[in-house]
Amino acid sequence: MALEGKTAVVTGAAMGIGKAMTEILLQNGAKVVLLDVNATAGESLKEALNKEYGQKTLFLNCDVESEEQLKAAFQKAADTFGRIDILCNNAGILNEATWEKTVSINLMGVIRGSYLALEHMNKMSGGQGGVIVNTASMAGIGPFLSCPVYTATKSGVVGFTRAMAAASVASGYGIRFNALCPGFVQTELMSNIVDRLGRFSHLTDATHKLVEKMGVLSVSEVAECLLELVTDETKNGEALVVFPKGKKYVTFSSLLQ
Ligand SMILES: NC(=O)c1ccc[n+]([C@@H]2O[C@H](COP(=O)([O-])OP(=O)(O)OC[C@H]3O[C@@H](n4cnc5c(N)ncnc54)[C@H](O)[C@@H]3O)[C@@H](O)[C@H]2O)c1
Ligand SMILES: CCCCC[C@H](O)CC\C=C/C=C/C=C/[C@@H](O)[C@@H](O)CCCC(=O)O
Repeated sequence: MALEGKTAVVTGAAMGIGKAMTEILLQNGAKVVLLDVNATAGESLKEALNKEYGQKTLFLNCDVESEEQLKAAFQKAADTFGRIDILCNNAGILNEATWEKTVSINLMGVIRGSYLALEHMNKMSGGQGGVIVNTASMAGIGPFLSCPVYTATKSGVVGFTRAMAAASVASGYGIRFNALCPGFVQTELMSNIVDRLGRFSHLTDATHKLVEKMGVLSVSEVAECLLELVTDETKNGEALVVFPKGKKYVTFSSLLQ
């Protein structure tokens, strides 16, 4: 998929991985609507990006926990730029103490965002198709010992993405669904981890050892993988793992063999 003339919506776009995703989409010709709960960071990023790329971005203060706010944001995106072609469901938190909120943002936010975006993108109801990339995590593929709820949300995101990819093909939606599964990435989410492990704070040292063993990615390495999942029309229902040693499409075994 060529990005020139396309419109993307990125959740959790004000900082970290979402910010890098926004930048790479703009660099490749897309217009980008940034959604985030951090209005200060979002507005100032929008100002900076519009100076660099022209009036190609819009920031909307939007919480992915709110159906109403998300619905209004997609409508505003479509009204402003005429179409929605790409959705990056990226907003996420890691907090084992406030675990219900972790489920609400990381898993329910992805489902909510996908279903609302379908109203604009689905070829069966007047949309032009496109691609939805959900930010999962390496924890969505293998267990992250100190973060069982985070692991559960990311496994859920991988499962939801793969099932939606199959549903989309069978239903003629014209939308590809892929999951991006990074290892550890240098962002705000990684800081103060000790305060965020809740009942597993005794596993802080083990967490740090795992980080040391696996290494840490930059946000731009992750954004390059997003670009691949967006532009490569052959990718649907994929989970792309990226870690400092390289990237790999996950092979899932079939129960029917
Ligand atoms: N940092 C890592 O090591 C890592 C690794 C793999 C996957 N991830 C995933 O990548 C995604 C982005 O994480 P990050 O590391 O860039 O984190 P980050 O904390 O740097 O950025 C997250 C952004 O999401 C926004 N956000 C949080 N809650 C929101 C909500 N309810 N609605 C809208 N926006 C909200 C924040 O304001 C922030 O701008 C998350 O889904 C995370 O789970 C992160
Ligand atoms: C502390 C920051 C938290 C960031 C959360 C991110 O989503 C990153 C999660 C990254 C990795 C999770 C890894 C889980 C790996 C397991 O499957 C583990 O068994 C891998 C062991 C690797 C090894 O021992 O060689």
